[in-house]
Amino acid sequence: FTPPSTPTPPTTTTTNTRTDTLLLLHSSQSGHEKRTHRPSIAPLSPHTGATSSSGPIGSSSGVTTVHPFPPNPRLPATKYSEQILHDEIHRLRHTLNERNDDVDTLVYEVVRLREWNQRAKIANEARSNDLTLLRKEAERLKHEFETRNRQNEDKVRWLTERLEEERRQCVEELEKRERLLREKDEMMARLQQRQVNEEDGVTRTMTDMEVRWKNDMGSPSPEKIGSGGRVPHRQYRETMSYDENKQVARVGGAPIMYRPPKQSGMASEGRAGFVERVQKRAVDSTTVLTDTPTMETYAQSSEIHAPWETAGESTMDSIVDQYMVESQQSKSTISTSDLPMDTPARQSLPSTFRLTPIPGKGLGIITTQSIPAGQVLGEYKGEVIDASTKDRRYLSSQSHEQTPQDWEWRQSRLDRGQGVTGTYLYGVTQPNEESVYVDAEDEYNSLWTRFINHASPPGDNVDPKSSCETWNGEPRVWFVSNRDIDAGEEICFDYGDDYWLPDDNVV
Ligand SMILES: C[S@@+](CC[C@H](N)C(=O)[O-])C[C@H]1O[C@@H](n2cnc3c(N)ncnc32)[C@H](O)[C@@H]1O
Repeated sequence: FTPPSTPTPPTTTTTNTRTDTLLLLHSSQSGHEKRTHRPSIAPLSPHTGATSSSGPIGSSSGVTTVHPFPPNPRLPATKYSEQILHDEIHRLRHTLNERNDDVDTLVYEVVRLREWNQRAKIANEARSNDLTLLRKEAERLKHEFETRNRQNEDKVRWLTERLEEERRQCVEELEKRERLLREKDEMMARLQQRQVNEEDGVTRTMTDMEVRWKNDMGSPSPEKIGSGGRVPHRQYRETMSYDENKQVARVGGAPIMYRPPKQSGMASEGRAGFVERVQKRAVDSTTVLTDTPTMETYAQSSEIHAPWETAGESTMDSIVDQYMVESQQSKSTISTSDLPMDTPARQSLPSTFRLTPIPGKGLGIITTQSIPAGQVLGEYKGEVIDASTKDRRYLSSQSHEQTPQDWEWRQSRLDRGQGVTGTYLYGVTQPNEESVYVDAEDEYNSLWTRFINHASPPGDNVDPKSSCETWNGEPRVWFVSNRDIDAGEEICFDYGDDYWLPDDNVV
């Protein structure tokens, strides 16, 4: 008889793995408890056959009953065999119990594994669902990201364009401001030119010409100024018709009568020459003086507005344009001296004076400040010409003597819209008894004093004074207040009787 070998516990690698797994499961559900419920197989008693309440007789765990050999001599052989059988049965029962235990354990573990598997499956499914959701979410986020990215790119492009536009506008604005600042500087320079002449006590312009004079000659003072001057001499007016009987020529309704020359030394052509001149006067004369200016707006236009003060609306150009339109609408004859050009003569006007239309006189000068007596207001300046030049230029009877230069001179006047009337001449007798004339008709070669009108005493408020001192051989003529002048008064001096013709409408 070969005793059965001790049952091998399920300790294969797989089993071990399972055991490891089971150990984990034991932690959550005790295998020991299960075992306690497992029905055990009780061993039979060797003698009575009753189940033994004690532990197993023989076991694979090494508690094998050792039978003495030779058997107990005191027992008969049958008894001995019976005893052995009992022991064997007992041992087998024990072994069976153990195997049952193992089977139970295995069953239990299988159940555990199934449960675990089930759970793992559920978890897997859940994870798979999660994964699907995550994938969808990732897809959504990716899509959203791409959309936003596109939107952002559009936004960045838009902002870049806006930025570029803003930058361009800023540059333009800066250039505009710089231009305005330049214009402002120019304007300031002009205004500075109109600063108060402290030395004379009267605000007036120091033009380049005056500065030149001042530097060369020193400032004029009433003491230095003599009284040998003569008022401007009217030489002739452009005429359109001549009334032989009345010996009156007419220009736009204004009569001009020939006056024989007086002892003043004024250039004269004589009656015959006058008649001849009037009859032959070319009708193509473009320069006609009218004493009734129609430009109501000129008062404003004579002021120079800085563009930054008037939002660019009242610049000299727009004023000129406006006035030209108004003049054309009124269909009136425009005197060239009424044109609101920004000429040096008009620019030289001091800020304390206004150049404005005076009824019946054309343009005139109004003071905005009171001026005490004895003050030098300004200088009468212009082209200084000798008597023969004056005659050639302004007397048509002398036209046969006119040189090409005289015609160029005349054309230049007309091209620049300047008059050729000869009504702005101021004669000065020099120490050698010869007369020279200051011709202030050309606004590009004169000062604001050319606009001073005539008033007979006591209506006049300034006297012309001329000095024998000369600068480069040229005379100096100044206006000095002969009484206190109120603000708002027109500045006038007495032209003298020689100036006017009998039918002149002297206001
Ligand atoms: C030296 S300019 C004076 C400025 C001129 N009013 C102008 O607008 O240019 C002289 C001319 O002005 C006008 N004038 C000056 N005083 C006047 C007066 N009291 N009455 C009428 N006309 C006058 C005459 O046409 C005269 O020939």
